[in-house]
Amino acid sequence: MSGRRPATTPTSRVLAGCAARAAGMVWRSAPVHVLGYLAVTLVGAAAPVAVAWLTKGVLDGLANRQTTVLLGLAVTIAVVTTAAAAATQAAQYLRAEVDRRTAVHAKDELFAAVTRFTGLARFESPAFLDRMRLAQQSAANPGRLVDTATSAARSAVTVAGFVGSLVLINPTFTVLVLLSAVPALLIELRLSRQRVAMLWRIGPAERRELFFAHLMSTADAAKEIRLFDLGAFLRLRMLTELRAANAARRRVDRREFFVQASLSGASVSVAGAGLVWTILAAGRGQLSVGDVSMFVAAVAGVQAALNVMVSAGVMAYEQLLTFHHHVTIVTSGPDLPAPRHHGSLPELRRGIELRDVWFRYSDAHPWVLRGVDLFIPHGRTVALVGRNGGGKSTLVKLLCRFYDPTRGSILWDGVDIRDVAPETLRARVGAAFQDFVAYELTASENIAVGDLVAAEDQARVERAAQESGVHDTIAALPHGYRTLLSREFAPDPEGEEADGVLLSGGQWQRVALARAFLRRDRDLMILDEPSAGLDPEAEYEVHSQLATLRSGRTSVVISHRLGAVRDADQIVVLADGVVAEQGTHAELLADGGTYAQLFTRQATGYRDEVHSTGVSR
Ligand SMILES: Nc1ncnc2c1ncn2[C@@H]1O[C@H](COP(=O)(O)OP(=O)(O)OP(=O)(O)O)[C@@H](O)[C@H]1O
Repeated sequence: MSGRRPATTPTSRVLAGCAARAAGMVWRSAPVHVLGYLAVTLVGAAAPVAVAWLTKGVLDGLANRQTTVLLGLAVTIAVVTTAAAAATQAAQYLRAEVDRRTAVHAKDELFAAVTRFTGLARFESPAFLDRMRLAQQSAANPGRLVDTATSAARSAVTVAGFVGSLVLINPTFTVLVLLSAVPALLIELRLSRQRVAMLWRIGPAERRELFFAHLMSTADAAKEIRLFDLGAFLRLRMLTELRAANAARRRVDRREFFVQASLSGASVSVAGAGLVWTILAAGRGQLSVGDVSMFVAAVAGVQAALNVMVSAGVMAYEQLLTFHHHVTIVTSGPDLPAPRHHGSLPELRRGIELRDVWFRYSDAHPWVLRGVDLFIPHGRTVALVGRNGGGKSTLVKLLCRFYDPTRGSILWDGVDIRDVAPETLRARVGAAFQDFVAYELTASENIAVGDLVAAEDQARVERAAQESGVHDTIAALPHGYRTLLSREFAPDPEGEEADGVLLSGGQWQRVALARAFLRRDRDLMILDEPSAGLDPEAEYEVHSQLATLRSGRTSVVISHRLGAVRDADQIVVLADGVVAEQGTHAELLADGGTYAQLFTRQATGYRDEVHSTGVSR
């Protein structure tokens, strides 16, 4: 799956594959309901034909004064009509149930595929995100396809039933009515392709509209929107996107309106011509009253059923075109090249080596790393420092294999990390990221996500919370560890839990650190700005805890607070995509390079402050 936006329509072979996949999914999800639905649909399809024949019998019976058969025919009409009505209700329920069960299956399949993507690049591709949105919208399509196919089959039964009657009355006219459906089908299929292409084109505008709507309706951006008075600006941006999408929809709708009005006109003309012929034939005594009634019912029935068949064909085509996005995602290959052999990764003994690592996020992006050579020795702490945008976070993302180096390699005790499955590598890594996630889950779960297996033991969760200094905060929450850390979702109103709670930035940071403490036994610990949001006292405490956590373990720490990493075994300055300086704190200070400059500037800032406020005296 490339990052570009391919606009080509899938071939009929590909669509046939999608149809087979959809059928398989429906059958696996709700076999009994599908069979029931088909049965009641058949009853519904046969009913109009049966009623038309019975009505002809009644009219002919009346005309020929055969009153004895009339009662039986009337009762049969009542029974058939009642059965048809019951079948309609049952079909509605069964269809909804097929949709629901299949949608669960489709969503499961889609998100299983998405969570199998081991890298990050796809999630940064607008084309993938557009495809993902359409794939999610198509979750109910396999179920709907059954509905569409059965409504086509049901109409086919109706057509077959009426065609038999029509042929007896006027064979030429029958052929004319049937042929008139062919151009209609071709024209509608073309319109349908245009509609799906339009939906793909407006995908970016629709996602932007959703983005602006989301910004204005959630707590995350509420502060800035109010303080900067951004409401009107964002509303305008949202409406601009909505209007652009609407304009594209309108163009297609108008085209459809004109085409469909012309098709309806053509079909009315055909029916009108038939009616004139019937009336003339009846006047000449060639047709009975019952024949006229049958002819009128049959023409209307065939035309209506053909219309339904054409619409069903078009709808199925459209549903398959959208479902194709689902199939593309679930059948796409791995986003990172699969390892050549699925070996286990040995426990780290010597260290991790970055050998001439070059990296850029895509061919269109500038180089972030330009030949980094670095050795992270086992059991040591390496601190990455440098100016904003220097590539520190990028480097640790490569260590976790969220991306592969564009050139060069990363070796874990000599094993290229591309040669092992990403999950094997990641099982050996613990991390607290700068942009950690605040899950709308309970406090306990928010720590447990660091290691769901270890967290089955609640004592371990609480120990991790103690080590990161957030235990007392959590214990004081209305429901302790079971408190929901969210104001967006209400806990079960019937349950015992009260409102969710919001934590402060620093408290959240400690929760994120607790996740890392839960993974304490991993070979490599990555800490990206672990103390950025902490108050000085907390920072001191957390750093002492981290020092304990790291002791004897291999760790990579990123921090702009140089005082916090001065004890690291190695300090590495990244600048312009390369290792510009490397050494201990004392060595780098003595060198008088970038590190010395940055450190002295920070230290001077603090010292000046202390002197000017007279704290030191
Ligand atoms: N997902 C991405 N796609 C494209 N470019 C990116 C992506 N992430 C980062 N970059 C770019 O890569 C460069 C390095 O970013 P990175 O986050 O690694 O720097 P950093 O040294 O960690 O910065 P900071 O100190 O500000 O956290 C930046 O120019 C940034 O714009």
